[in-house]
Amino acid sequence: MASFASSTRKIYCNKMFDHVKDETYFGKVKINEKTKKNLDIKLVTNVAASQLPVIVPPPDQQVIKKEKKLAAWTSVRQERWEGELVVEGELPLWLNGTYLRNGPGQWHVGNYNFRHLFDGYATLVRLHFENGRLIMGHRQVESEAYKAAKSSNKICYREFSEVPKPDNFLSYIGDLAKLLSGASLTDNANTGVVKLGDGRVVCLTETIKGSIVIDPHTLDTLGKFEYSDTLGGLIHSAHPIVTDSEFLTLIPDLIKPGYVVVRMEAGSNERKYIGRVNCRGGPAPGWVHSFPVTEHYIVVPEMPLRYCAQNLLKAEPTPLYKFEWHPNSKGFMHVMCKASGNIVASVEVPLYVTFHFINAYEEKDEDGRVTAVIADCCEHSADTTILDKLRLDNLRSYNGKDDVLPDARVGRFRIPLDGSPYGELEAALDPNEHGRGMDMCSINPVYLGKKYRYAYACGAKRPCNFPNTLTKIDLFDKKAKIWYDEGAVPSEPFFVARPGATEEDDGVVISMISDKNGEGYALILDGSTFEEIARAKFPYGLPYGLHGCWVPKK
Ligand SMILES: CC(=O)/C=C/C=C(C)/C=C/C1=C(C)CCCC1(C)C
Ligand SMILES: CC(/C=C/C=O)=C\C=C\C=O
Ligand SMILES: [Fe+2]
Repeated sequence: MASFASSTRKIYCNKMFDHVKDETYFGKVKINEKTKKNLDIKLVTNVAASQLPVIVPPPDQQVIKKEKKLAAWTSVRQERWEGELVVEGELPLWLNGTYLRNGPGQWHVGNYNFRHLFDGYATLVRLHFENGRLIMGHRQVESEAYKAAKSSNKICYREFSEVPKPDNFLSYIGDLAKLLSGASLTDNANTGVVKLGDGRVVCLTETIKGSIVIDPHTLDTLGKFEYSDTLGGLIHSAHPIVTDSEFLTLIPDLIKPGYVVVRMEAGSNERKYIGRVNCRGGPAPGWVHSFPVTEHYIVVPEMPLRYCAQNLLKAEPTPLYKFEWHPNSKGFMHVMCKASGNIVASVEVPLYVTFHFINAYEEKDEDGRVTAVIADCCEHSADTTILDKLRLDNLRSYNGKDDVLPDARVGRFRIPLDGSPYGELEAALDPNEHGRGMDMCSINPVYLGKKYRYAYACGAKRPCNFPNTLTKIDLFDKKAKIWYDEGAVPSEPFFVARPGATEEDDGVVISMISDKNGEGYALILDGSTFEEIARAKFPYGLPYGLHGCWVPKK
C-alpha cells in the first residue's frame, strides 16, 4: 500500500490523561519519555498504519499492556491520533468523503470520575475514505468546559449530571445566579455533529451555547457557533433536522411550558420563529432530545418525561437527572404546518419514552389527501429506567450474563389530522425481530420526511445490558437483519447512499465497534445485504460514540 505524503506533526498528551502518565502513544507503539529521548523519535503520522515504525523499548522500559476489557466505557487514552488504517476487505471506490462521529469520550477530571455516559467531554472521531483507503483520526473538542476542566483540574460547568462543587456558601448563591443566566451551563458539545447546508460543521449538545464549529479535516475547534438572532433560550433539541437548505430545531420554554419552533436558512446564523406549541399537560415541557418532520409538517413530541426546574438546581444527580416522570400529565403529539406555523393536530397518545425519532411521513387517502402523520421512534416501553442503565457503573460492571436491558421497540405513532383527540402508538414490527433492543438509528437521508422502508439501528442479542447488534429493519416486510460480534458494542449504524442510487438501501452502513478484547475497528456493511464488506482495526479501542454525519468529498 503506497503511503501518503508524509508530514511531521505533534501529537499532544496532557495531564488530564493521567492514565497515560508520562507515556505517549506514537502510532501503534506506546513509549515513555525516557525511551523517547534515547531514541530521538520524531512523530510522523499520515503513513500507512502497516508502515508505522515499530519501536521496541528496552525490556525494562516496555510498557505495552493490552487491556482485555471493552474500551467503550473507558476514557479515550490520548487527546488525538491520526493515521491510515489497514483495510480488510474492499471499500467501495465510490465511498469518498468523511464520516464524523461525536460522543462523550472522557469521563474524568484529575482523580474525579464522572457518573453518567452523557457527562463525558466530547471526542470526535473521523473516518476519511478516499479511493478505497481509510484514514482515521480522533481529537477532543476544545469547549470552554473541557479547557477549564483541563486547566483547573476540576469541573467548572454543569454537565448532564455533574455539577461543579461550590467552594463556600457565597459562591453557591453566585452559582444559582449563573445557572439562571445560563453562564454555568456546559458547552461540552458531546451529542452529535452536523454538516450545515453551507458546509460548516457543528458539534452539538442540548445547551444552545454548546454549538461548536469544527474543521472536518483537522478536527480543530474553530470557535462557537453564534446564533445572531434574539430568540434566546438556553437549551434546544440535541438533534436539529439539517438539510442542504435549512436547520430546524425546537427550543423548550420552561417558564411558560411549551416549545418554540425555529428555522435557520443555510448560510445564515439567524434562527427565525415558525410557531409555538403550548404544553397540554404537566408543569414543564417534555424532554425533546429529538423530533421528526414530514414534507410539510414539524412534529412536536410532548413526552411525559419532563424537564424539572428543581432538579436543575440540585447539586447531586436525582434518579432521572434533570427530568421527572409525570404519567398523570399524559403524553401528546403535536403537528405544526411548516409554512404557516399553525397547529394542525394535537392528540393524546399512550405514555412513551424516547430519545430518538427515526422518521415521519404523511399518510394519504386514494385522493391524495393527507389523513394522518406517521412518526416512528426508538421507544423504551414507557420505561425511564434506560437512563439509569446508562450510568457508567452499570455499563462497566456488566458480567456478560444478566439480561438487564429494558425492552425497546420501533414505536409507530399515527396522528390523525381529522380533529380526533387521540393518536395511536404501536410497535411497527414484532420487537423480538431485533431482540427487544432499539436505539441509535439512521435512515437514507433522501427519505427524510417521506414514506420509507428501511431503518438502521442498534438492537439486542440477549442476554445483554446495552444494545449489542446492528440491525436493518424492513418496515414493509416487518423483518430485521442482524450483525453481531459476541461481546462487542457497536455504535450507531450510519447509512451513506451510493451516489446515483435509486434503491433506498443502495449504499453502505458505517459503524465503529468496541470489541471484547479492548480493541476497536471501523466496520462497513453493505446496505442491501447487510453483510460485512470491509473492516479496519484502530490502533486502540475507542470510547462509545453517539451520533455522526457524512461530509462528501467536494
Ligand atoms: C449526550 C447526550 O445525549 C445528552 C446530553 C445532554 C446534556 C449535556 C444536557 C444538559 C442539560 C443541562 C446541562 C442543564 C439543562 C438541562 C439539560 C438540557 C438536561
Ligand atoms: C445510547 C442510548 C440508548 C441506548 C439504549 O438502548 C441513547 C443515547 C442517547 C443520546 O444520544
Ligand atoms: Fe441522540
